[in-house]
Amino acid sequence: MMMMMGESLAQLGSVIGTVMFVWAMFQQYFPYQLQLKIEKYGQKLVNWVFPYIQITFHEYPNDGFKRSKAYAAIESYLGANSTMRVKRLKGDVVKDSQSLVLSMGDYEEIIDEFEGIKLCWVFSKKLPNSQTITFYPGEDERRHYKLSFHQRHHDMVTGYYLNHVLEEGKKISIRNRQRKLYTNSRGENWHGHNTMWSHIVFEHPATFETLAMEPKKKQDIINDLVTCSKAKDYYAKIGKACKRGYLLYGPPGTGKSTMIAAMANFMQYDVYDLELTAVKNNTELRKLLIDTSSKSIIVIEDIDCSLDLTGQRKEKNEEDGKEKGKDSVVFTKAKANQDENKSKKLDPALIRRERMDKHIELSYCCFEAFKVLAKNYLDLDWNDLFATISPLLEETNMTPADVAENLMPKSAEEDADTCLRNFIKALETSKKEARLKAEEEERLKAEKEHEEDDQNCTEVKDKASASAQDGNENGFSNGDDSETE
Ligand SMILES: Nc1ncnc2c1ncn2[C@@H]1O[C@H](COP(=O)(O)OP(=O)(O)OP(=O)(O)O)[C@@H](O)[C@H]1O
Ligand SMILES: [Mg+2]
Repeated sequence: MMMMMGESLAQLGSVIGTVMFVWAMFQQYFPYQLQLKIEKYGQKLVNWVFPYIQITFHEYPNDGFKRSKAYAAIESYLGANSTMRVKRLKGDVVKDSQSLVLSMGDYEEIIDEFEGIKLCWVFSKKLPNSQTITFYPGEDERRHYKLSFHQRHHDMVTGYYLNHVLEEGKKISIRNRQRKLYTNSRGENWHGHNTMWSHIVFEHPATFETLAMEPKKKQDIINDLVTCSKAKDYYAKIGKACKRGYLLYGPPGTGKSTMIAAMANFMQYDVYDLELTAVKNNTELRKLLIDTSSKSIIVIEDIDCSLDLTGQRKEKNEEDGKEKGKDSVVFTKAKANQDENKSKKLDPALIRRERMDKHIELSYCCFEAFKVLAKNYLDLDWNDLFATISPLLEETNMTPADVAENLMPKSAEEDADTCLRNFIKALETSKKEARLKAEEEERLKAEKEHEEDDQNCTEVKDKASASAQDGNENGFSNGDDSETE
């Protein structure tokens, strides 16, 4: 501020000096140019007295009913940037019922810095003059933000800074918004009409950091999601919705639902749990899909079961023997089926395996996945007992859900070592059970094979004696191979 004042004084001195010089030298010779100069320096003088430009952003511009998007973005931007620098804050919005979102207090001032320049924002409001009741929300309290900046930054502010504020503000609003978990399976609403989607607040704590799976596989998925979100502009240009289809498969308790929640939290998307069995036909499915928000993950759980129930023939096309659990499909902003009304039943084409961009297998807990769970549940990065656990995990089929259950301390007295020792016992028991089961299966198989052999033997004998009898009765020879084969 001192610097600015010094600069301005020097400027004033030079302005006055110049005016006097001009006045003396050119008054008689160039009267017209003189007028121009006076005008120019007059303006300079005014600018020196108040060299600032002000821009006002009203919440309801033009007395309209629609809240200004720019105002909302500025509110989020300043809310996030003001908390460190402003003394009076308002904590009026509750995010996810857990945390407060803070914003600037009334008539509070905040100085923002952008690429070395200082910009001043003031929040203020005007109360209505009369006590009239109005339907317009803007009438209650006319709120606005006023931005002031030095005129020499005019181009920078209008060219870059305001765009920066709007874009950042939008991002912050998305981060702060309450995300929702929608479902179409709740039946009827209180009007007696079929509801489309009903929702609750989505509050799943899962993140990719706490998701236990092979690190490389996990990183692949994160990269794919990032690529998809970055390609947004490209898709907007070609007029298409950017979407991805994932087929998640694996035994129960391996983290399919947890992964969907981690994806939703990572992308800041809403989740739509689509219950296919509650959808009557393609038209209804199309309506449901159109009624989803643009930032959404649509989940179809157990697609194999769903298709069975809607009367479609199940295509069993198991890629490998491991696939036995439920399947889930996730796709962000799915495309509605175009061939509506053609069929009374759902078209499985929408969720065909080949439509999916990625097939992700979630499997039994490997050592890498265990390390994530040990960190989540016991806050351990390493423990000597890990060396015992690693080979045991390879020899057993324990799901991450079971591992998590075993790792969790059962009482306040149990420390990490005790929990790990209990887990080792559980792994050994599981290994023993698996061995006994395998032996039992082997025994049953052998018994069955034995029985079958016995049966075949008896059948051959029966046939042989029968044909011998036939041969005796009909005069055919015993050597007729085709009969006994
Ligand atoms: N990979 C994992 N990472 C972290 N936690 C997991 C993982 N898998 C399972 N869990 C834990 O086990 C619980 C059950 O897992 P989840 O519901 O994600 O399994 P699922 O594969 O969806 O099972 P289902 O096939 O029965 O729907 C979760 O709440 C979580 O605590
Ligand atoms: Mg699940």
